[in-house]
Amino acid sequence: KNFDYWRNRSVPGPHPWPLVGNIGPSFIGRRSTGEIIKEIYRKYEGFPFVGIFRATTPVLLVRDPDFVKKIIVRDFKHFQDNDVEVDKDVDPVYAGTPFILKGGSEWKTARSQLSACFTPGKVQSMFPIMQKSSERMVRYIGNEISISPQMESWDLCGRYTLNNVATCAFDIEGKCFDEPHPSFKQFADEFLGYDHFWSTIKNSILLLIPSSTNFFKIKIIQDQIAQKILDYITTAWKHRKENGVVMNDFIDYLYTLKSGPIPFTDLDATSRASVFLEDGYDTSSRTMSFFLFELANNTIVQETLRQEIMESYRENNNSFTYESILKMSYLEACLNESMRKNSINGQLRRVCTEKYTYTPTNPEFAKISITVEPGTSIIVPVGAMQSDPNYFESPDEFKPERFFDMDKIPKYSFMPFGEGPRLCIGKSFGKMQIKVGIVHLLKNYRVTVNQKMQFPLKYNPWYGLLDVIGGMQIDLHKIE
Ligand code: HEM
Repeated sequence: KNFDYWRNRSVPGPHPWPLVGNIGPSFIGRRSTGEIIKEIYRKYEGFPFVGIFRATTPVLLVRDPDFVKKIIVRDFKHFQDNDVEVDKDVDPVYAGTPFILKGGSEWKTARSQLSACFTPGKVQSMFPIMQKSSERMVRYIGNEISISPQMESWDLCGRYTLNNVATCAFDIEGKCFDEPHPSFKQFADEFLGYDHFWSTIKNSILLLIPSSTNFFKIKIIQDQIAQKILDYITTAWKHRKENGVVMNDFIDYLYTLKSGPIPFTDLDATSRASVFLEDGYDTSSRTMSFFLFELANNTIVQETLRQEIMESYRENNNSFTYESILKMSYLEACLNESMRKNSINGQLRRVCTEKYTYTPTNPEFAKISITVEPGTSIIVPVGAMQSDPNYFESPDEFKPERFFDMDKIPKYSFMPFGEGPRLCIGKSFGKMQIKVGIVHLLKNYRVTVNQKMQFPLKYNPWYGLLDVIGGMQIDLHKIE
C-alpha cells in the first residue's frame, strides 16, 4: 500500500522492491547508497524530482537546483530538520549536536555557540597547531618511507587531522605520529565505531531507516566515550584554573559558557566538544585523503600546485602563513575540484516540517508540481549533481580550472559543505587544516599512486561516508 505513495501523487520514480524499496543492493552490501542514488538521478534526467523508497519510507529525490535552493535556503522553515532521529534519553550527547538537533531554539543556541569557535579569527588562532602537526607529519613520512614508500592515504590524513583535533578541542598532545596505533586515534575510531560490526550496522540503520533508531534504542556515543570527552575537558579546566593559564581557545570558551547567563551543563560541554570528532574528524580526513590521492593520480596538476606552493613559500621569507595559504588560488581550485569529484557525504538529508508546494520554472525540467507533506524525507543528491555532465563537462576528469571562476559554477550544483542555515559549521577550519597539511606535504614529497591500486575504485556499501575498499595506497618520494 505504502508503495503507492508516489504513484498516488503522480510523482515519477523507479519501481520499488518489497521491503527494501529502491535501495536493495545497499542492504545486501552490493553497492553504496551513493551509487544507487546517482544511477536513479541520471535515469530521470529532465525531471525536477523523483519519488523513491528508502526501504519502505517514501523519499523525495530533488534534481532541480532551483528546488534545492528553496529547500535548503529560501524556504528553509519548511524543511529545517535533518533526516536523522536520535533518542535524547538513550543517546543524550549525540542528540545535543547541531546536526541531530531539530531546527528549533536548542539547535540555534548550539549552532551559534559552536559557530563562534570557527570565525576567521579563531581559525587563524588554530593555524600554529596545524603547522605543528604538519611538521610532525613530514618527519613521520620521512621515517616511514626509509623502510617503504607505500602509505595509505586515509591513515596518514586521519593521523594528521586527529592530531589537530586533540589540541584544538581537548588541549592534549594527540601523539598520532608517535606510535603505530596511537591511543588517541584508537579512542576516535572507537568513537566512530570503526571495526565494530554492530556499530556499522547501527550507523547503517541510522542512515537507511532513521525512524527505527528510537524503536531499536540505538546509541552511537557510548557512555565511556562521553565520559572520556568530559574528562579531557575538565582536566584542562582544572589545570588552567590551578595554574592561571588563559589560552582563549575552545576549552576556555566552553568554560565561559559554563559561567554565562544561559544554563550550560557538563552534558552540553561534552556534546559541543564531540562535534570535533563526530562531524570534524572523519569528514576532514576523508576529504584530505581523496585530495592527496587525486594529486597522486594527476602529476601535472601536482607539479603546478607545487610551483604555486614554492613561490608563495619564498615570497613569505621561507615560511607559510595563514594569509599566504588563503591566497593560493590554484590550491583552492584543486581542493574544490577534489571535493566535487569525490563527494564524501553524497547527499544532504532533510525532512519537510511545513507543507510546501513547488512548480518548476526552469524550462529544462518537466513542468510537474508537487505538494510535499510534513514528515516527508528529502534527499538532495549532491554527489550526483556534482558529477552531472550538464553542470560539469567530463565530470570524471580532474580539472581544477573549472574552479578558476566561481561565478561559472552553476548555483546549487556544488555543495560539499551544504548551504543555507544548516551550512557546515567547520567549513573554514576543515578547509584550512587540509590546505596546511597538503602544502607541507607537497613541499617535501612527491606523491604517486601505488602500483597495487586497482581502478575503478570500489566503494564500501556499509559506510555512510565515501570509503574506498582496501584504502587508497600511495607512494611518497622525498624531494631533495
Ligand atoms: C572538509 C571537511 C568537512 C566537510 C566536507 C563537511 C561537510 C559537511 C556537510 C555536507 C554538512 C551538512 C550540511 C547541510 O546539511 O546542509 C555538514 C554539517 C556540519 N558540519 Fe561539517 N564538514 C567538514 C568539516 C567539519 C568540521 C571540521 C566541523 C567541526 C569541528 C564540522 C561541523 C559540522 C556541524 C556541527 C554540522 C551540522 C550543522 C547543522 O546542521 O546545523 N564539519 N558538514
